[in-house]
Amino acid sequence: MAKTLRVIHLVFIFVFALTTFLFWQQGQLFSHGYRTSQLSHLESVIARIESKAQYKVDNLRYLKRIFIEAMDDPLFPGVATVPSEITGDVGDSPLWIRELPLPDTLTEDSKFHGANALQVRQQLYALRKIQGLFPLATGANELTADLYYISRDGEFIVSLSQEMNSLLESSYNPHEEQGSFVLASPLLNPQREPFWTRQNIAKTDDTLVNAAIPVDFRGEWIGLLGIAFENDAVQKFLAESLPEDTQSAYQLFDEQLIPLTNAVGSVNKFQLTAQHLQTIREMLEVSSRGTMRDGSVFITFGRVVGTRSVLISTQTLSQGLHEDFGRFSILLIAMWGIFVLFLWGSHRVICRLVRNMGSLQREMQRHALHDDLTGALNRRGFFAKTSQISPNYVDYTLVQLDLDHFKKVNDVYGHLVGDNVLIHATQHIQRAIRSQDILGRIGGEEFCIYLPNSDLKAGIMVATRVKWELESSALVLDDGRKLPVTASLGVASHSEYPEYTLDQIQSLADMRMYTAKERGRNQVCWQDDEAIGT
Ligand SMILES: Nc1nc2c(ncn2[C@@H]2O[C@H](COP(=O)(O)OP(=O)(O)OP(=O)(O)O)[C@@H](O)[C@H]2O)c(=O)[nH]1
Repeated sequence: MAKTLRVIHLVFIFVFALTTFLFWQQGQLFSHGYRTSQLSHLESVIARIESKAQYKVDNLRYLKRIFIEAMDDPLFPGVATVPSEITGDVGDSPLWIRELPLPDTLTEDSKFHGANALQVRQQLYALRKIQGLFPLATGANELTADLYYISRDGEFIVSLSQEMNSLLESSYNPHEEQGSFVLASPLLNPQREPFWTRQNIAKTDDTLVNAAIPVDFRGEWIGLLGIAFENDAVQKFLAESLPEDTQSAYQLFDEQLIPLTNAVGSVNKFQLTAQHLQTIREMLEVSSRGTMRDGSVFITFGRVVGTRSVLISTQTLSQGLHEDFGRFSILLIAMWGIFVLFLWGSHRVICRLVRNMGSLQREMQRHALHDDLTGALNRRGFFAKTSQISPNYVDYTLVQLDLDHFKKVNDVYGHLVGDNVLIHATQHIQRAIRSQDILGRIGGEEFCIYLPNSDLKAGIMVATRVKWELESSALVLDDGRKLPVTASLGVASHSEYPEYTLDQIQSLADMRMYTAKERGRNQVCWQDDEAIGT
């Protein structure tokens, strides 16, 4: 049965392993699909940001061209006018001009006087001419921005809003390493291409995200045309760029992974740590897109090319479960769970059935080979056992034993006492023989003892010990009376007649047992013509 159970265990383990592998494989496909879908969501948002950003940059290029053409205008009066006169309202869109803190190289005197003054006025004149186009860039579209112009020497700044002027002035630093001025220099920007920067606004945590293009006039770098996006505007635009039913939180960072916006979309409680950002930074060095997982939170990230920023989305498990892949995964796990439960249940039922069958079989076997009353082997059990331990039936001795006057016990004390005498006798015979000897109740009150590897002499010793054991331990009845139990024993050995079969040896022992009866009972007989009582 142990073997059957082992086979059943193995079959179930195999089925469990196989199905778990299949479910796992399906899960891997889902996981891959989920990863791809997260990346494609992120990419669609990135594409939207990039297209808007590109549109703004194209506007910048266009304005730069118009501005240079305006600078070239032959109608430029070339007359020095006081800057304050220009600051007055022009049509519906006043141009706000603000003086910037001068770079070290520029003196107050040179600003609006001397050789420099003419060019300053020329720039201001050209700006006034093209100011009607400024709203083109500030744009009444999703990505609100402010167009500005800063003269190269840092004399003035021009934009359509006083607030923007203040912000730009606060973030203006001609020496900042990643600042607009350094990045616009012909040395660092020989192609004179638009570029993106992020400038800190003094005394605040805010930054200005800038797209700027250097302006060269007649081979000389004269200024910087730029569009500035306030954090709020970028954040609003990011929020509007997300799919309507997004289940992820999105946040825009600069190249150093410093946040440009707060998280928008389906905001969750998960916080990106310095460790996460470091890992993302390393992964971005290898690829422009990527995914990673922290426990049950899935993180997707990608570079927003052109704006020098990085978009990161995070999705918690509970958010993921609201998406198709999450629902499928739950279904898959639930199916696997149900299957495992079913498998476990059927394994238990089958094992229990097999065990029950085994114990039933053992019970039946026990019944078939044992005597119910005394628990000793019955005739069939006795011969089965003897043939099992001595298949060739050599070197053995048999003791045939019959209780004395047993009929009288039944008649006088009743069958119940008679049964008790049988049980009592069995226990005492068992006590007197060796563990390798086999006892069988082969008839009503008749027993046979098989002594393997024993000659006649050993048989006589065992039989005598049995006789003594019985006669020295009477059965105590319920009323306290003692009922003596004795037996007559006949001993026959294979060593006497090696050519005899077991049946023949048993008949011989039986005959000697009857001889013992005839000679007065309660004695052992091992010879055919005489008995020796001990
Ligand atoms: N109580 C009880 N009696 C049994 C059982 N099996 C056989 N007997 C009785 O045992 C008795 C055997 O009697 P006999 O064969 O005449 O032998 P005896 O009375 O022991 O006489 P001797 O063998 O000559 O000493 C019969 O009366 C059977 O009914 C049993 O399982 N329980």
